[in-house]
Amino acid sequence: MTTAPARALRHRLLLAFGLIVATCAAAITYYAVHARQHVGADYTAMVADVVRSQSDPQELRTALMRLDDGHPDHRAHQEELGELLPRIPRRIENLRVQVLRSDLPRQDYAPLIDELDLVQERIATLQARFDRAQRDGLDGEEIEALRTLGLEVEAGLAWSYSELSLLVQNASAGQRHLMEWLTAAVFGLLVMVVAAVGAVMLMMLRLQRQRDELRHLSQTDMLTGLFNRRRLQEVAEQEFTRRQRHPSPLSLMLLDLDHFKHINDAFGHPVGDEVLSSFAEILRHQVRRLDTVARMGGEEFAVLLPDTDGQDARQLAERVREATRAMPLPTEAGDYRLTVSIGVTEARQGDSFEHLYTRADRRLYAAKEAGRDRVVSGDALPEVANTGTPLDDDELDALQQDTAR
Ligand SMILES: Nc1nc2c(ncn2[C@@H]2O[C@H](COP(=O)(O)OP(=O)(O)OP(=O)(O)O)[C@@H](O)[C@H]2O)c(=O)[nH]1
Repeated sequence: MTTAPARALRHRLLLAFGLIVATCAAAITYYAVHARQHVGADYTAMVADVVRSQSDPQELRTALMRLDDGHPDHRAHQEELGELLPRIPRRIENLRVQVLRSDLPRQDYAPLIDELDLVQERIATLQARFDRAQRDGLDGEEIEALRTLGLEVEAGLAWSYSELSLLVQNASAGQRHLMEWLTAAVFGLLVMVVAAVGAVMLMMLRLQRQRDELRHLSQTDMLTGLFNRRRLQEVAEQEFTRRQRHPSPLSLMLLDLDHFKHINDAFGHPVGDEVLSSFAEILRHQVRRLDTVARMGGEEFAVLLPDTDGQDARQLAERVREATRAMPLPTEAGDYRLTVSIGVTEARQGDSFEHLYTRADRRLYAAKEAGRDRVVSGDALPEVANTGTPLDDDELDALQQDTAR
């Protein structure tokens, strides 16, 4: 079953993921529709050519104005014009090709191309007339005619170049703007991705913490902080599996506080709780780190002792029994002495945890029957109430059956 925090987390993750995908999709669409063609365009060469060509109209005007058949340098001025005239159409052609190949919008440059076509026609006429005049003689009347034609060319050329310059500069500025926008978009996306990854990691950490807490709660006895029955069973099963590969002794101790009901009845339930916690402390204090201490319920406890044989387990049980007798009780309990009965057993060949537990439980029962405040184990058998006779396992079984009758 999914918990509410896990559901909320999943929603938030989906939302963050959706946001990133939507932003990426918008950026990619925008790029595909508008940006790609501009980003690829290189307007630098065109700007340089336009700037270079922009001097042509002025040079043409100057060359035309210098023509004067009475001037001593008339010949040189004609040659100057003769060199300039063929250069202008070449530059126009070069720019026209660049414009047509560019990614500039067609509707923006169409009037410009029309004007350049017109200019080229006029230049062709000017060139033809100039060639003819040079052949036939360039007198004042012919110079005037050339000037009139040339100034029309100059005006068309000046307008075309200035328009083209404006167009290319605008496109270049647009490209720059677009690049800035794309950079910001990429940066924004990166920030979002980093934020999303951070959020996911944070949420995963939180989930992990919640899982750990749940796991801890499911394994822990709330009153004493010891493990509970379920955890003891898990550890025991692991231990039995481990022993199949690496045989080693394993013992179990079951402990039950004597007449605990009396503590509750005489001093109240809260005092009973305090006593249970203090007893848990004694157990914690007496065992090793690899031992597992659990509260099985009520006033019954268990200690699983890996790498411990029955004799050592019994010694430990005796220490616990003595420490329990010496345990200071809450002041409300006055000088009442708490005692504990303990059943101890070591795992035998072919045992399961169930076998081990049942045997320890029987011994615990025997200890209770024998008068409480004692340890019953298989290898150091107790003397049953004043009989002076130690009990072996069979006798313990018989004792249990007797009392069951
Ligand atoms: N304060 C407190 N008492 C508990 C708790 N769990 C069980 N008990 C009490 O422990 C007592 C156990 O009583 P019995 O099962 O009769 O056992 P006993 O009085 O210890 O007698 P013997 O075990 O035969 O020596 C009952 O009074 C339960 O109410 C707990 O968490 N806190």
